[in-house]
Amino acid sequence: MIIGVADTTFARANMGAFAVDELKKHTSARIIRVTVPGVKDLPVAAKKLIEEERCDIVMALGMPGGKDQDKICAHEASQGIMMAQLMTNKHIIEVFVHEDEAKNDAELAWLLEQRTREHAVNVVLMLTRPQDMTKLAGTGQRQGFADAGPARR
Ligand SMILES: Cc1nc2c(=O)[nH]c(=O)nc-2n(C[C@H](O)[C@H](O)[C@H](O)CO)c1C
Repeated sequence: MIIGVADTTFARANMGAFAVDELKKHTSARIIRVTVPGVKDLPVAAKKLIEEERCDIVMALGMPGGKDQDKICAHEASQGIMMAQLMTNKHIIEVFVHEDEAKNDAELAWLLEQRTREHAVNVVLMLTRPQDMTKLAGTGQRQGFADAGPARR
């Protein structure tokens, strides 16, 4: 099994390093990492990891900024990532932390790391223990901030 990790230089924390560190805690799968400038470069980076490096699943890590043009970029990048998934029939787990989700730099740094690490665990479950992922169905999981939990009657 091979896991791809694609991250960006635009992000304000080393998301790729967090992902690789967390993946290694949970799996002995081979990990291939690439870094691109920004989120719009992630779709082809992920597609190349799948098609040229034979990755079974890819984490696409990015941080859209807070400006309007950044949000447009993020939407375009998401569409590209979805297209790459459909073209390759492989999951590309999009891990985006919007800069304006956090109230200050300290919270942003924490969120960039926490969301990346929690999605790395999801990736390992999806790849190696999908039945354990199913056990979490409908439990209101969130990555980074607190889980929402199941809705109550
Ligand atoms: C406006 C803009 N905003 C972001 C962003 O919020 N987050 C990000 O990761 N990258 C951004 N970029 C850069 C593009 O994603 C891309 O790297 C360049 O257009 C080069 O292809 C751009 C150009």
